[in-house]
Amino acid sequence: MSDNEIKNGTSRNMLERCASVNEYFDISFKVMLLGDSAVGKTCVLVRFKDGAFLGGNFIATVGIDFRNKVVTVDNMKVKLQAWLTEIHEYAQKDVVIMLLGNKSDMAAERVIKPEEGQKLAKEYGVPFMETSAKTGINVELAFLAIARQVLELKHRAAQQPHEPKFQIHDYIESQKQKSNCCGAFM
Ligand SMILES: Nc1nc2c(ncn2[C@@H]2O[C@H](COP(=O)(O)OP(=O)(O)OP(=O)(O)O)[C@@H](O)[C@H]2O)c(=O)[nH]1
Repeated sequence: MSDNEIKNGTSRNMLERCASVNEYFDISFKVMLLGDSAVGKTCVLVRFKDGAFLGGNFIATVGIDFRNKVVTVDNMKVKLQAWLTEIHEYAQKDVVIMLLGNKSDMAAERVIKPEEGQKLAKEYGVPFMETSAKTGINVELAFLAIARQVLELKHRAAQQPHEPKFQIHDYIESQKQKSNCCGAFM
């Protein structure tokens, strides 16, 4: 790319879109993982980004951490910037919230039944999913469902009234893999 092209606003924008993750994206959103210490937020993030499990000694996150990943939703490249934070804030109306019960692989140590997770999620009117950073079950799906729902909110204003709306609950139910356990909410 020439200097002239770099000075051009569009090209600079393009450079910014490619620089941080070495992959082009059309739109970018922030995803925040909130939950008690040691529920597995870091591991879910690493599983989503790198497809690996961080086993071994637990080291609590100090401050904040984030990872970027570009996913494809309906031919759109969506950059998800997933933030891990201990700051609990009241979400605005246009924020998509999902309840995850992590460590679903730990069947023997289960303390919370799936129905209890569902009930809590229903109380808050949010979707619920059991995940495992260890096995990877439902981790990618959780982030994809969030990306789809955020895109839906963004496009809703432009939608025709007769156009079917994306239903995050139906999407999750049709895609999710069942597991037998969970012990930690985020
Ligand atoms: N079996 C199992 N262990 C997990 C899973 N996810 C995380 N762990 C373990 O749980 C411990 C805590 O995981 P972290 O991801 O560091 O927890 P965190 O929520 O980020 O903790 P803070 O940094 O204190 O907020 C680590 O020892 C992980 O290896 C999981 O899905 N299954």
